[in-house]
Amino acid sequence: MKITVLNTGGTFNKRYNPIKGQLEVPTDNIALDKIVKSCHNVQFDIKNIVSKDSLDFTQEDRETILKEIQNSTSENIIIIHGTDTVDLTSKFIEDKIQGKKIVFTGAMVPMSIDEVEATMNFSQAIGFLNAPIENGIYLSMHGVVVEHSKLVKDRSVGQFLVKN
Ligand SMILES: NC(=O)C[C@H](N)C(=O)O
Repeated sequence: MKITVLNTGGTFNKRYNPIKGQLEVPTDNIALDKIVKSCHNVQFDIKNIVSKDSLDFTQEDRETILKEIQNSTSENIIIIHGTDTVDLTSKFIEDKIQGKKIVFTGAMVPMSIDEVEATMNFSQAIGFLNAPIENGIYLSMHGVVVEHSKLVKDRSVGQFLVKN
């Protein structure tokens, strides 16, 4: 199976900068490369298109993501995105894309600090794309992959939960 991965930053990718004394979104794919190295039956095409905390996203950043999806020849796309505004980006592209399976994912804890959550969220997106699912826009977080608008970030528990 072939999967295009569009990396747009967020906590998933963050690393500690000891000089500045803070976590930053790097412009590389080190976090992702670490995960995909252990997936031998999937061919990944990874593109780093935006490197930001999603709270800093502009309309232009969302247009960049949309254009990448529209120009991609791949049917299967995973988008690494910050969790704070993944709902806004998925809603923005929702009516503009057809004929593709797109799974957004991210993490609450950086891969550089604890690999478990980021690896699980990303891996379940791969497993989901490998199943006979319908085209659409989905979100993969915390043990669940569903249609994107059905999974919401509950800030009181620091986790994504399925909407009732
Ligand atoms: N967990 C995260 O990704 C939160 C981060 N502020 C972001 O939206 O990029």
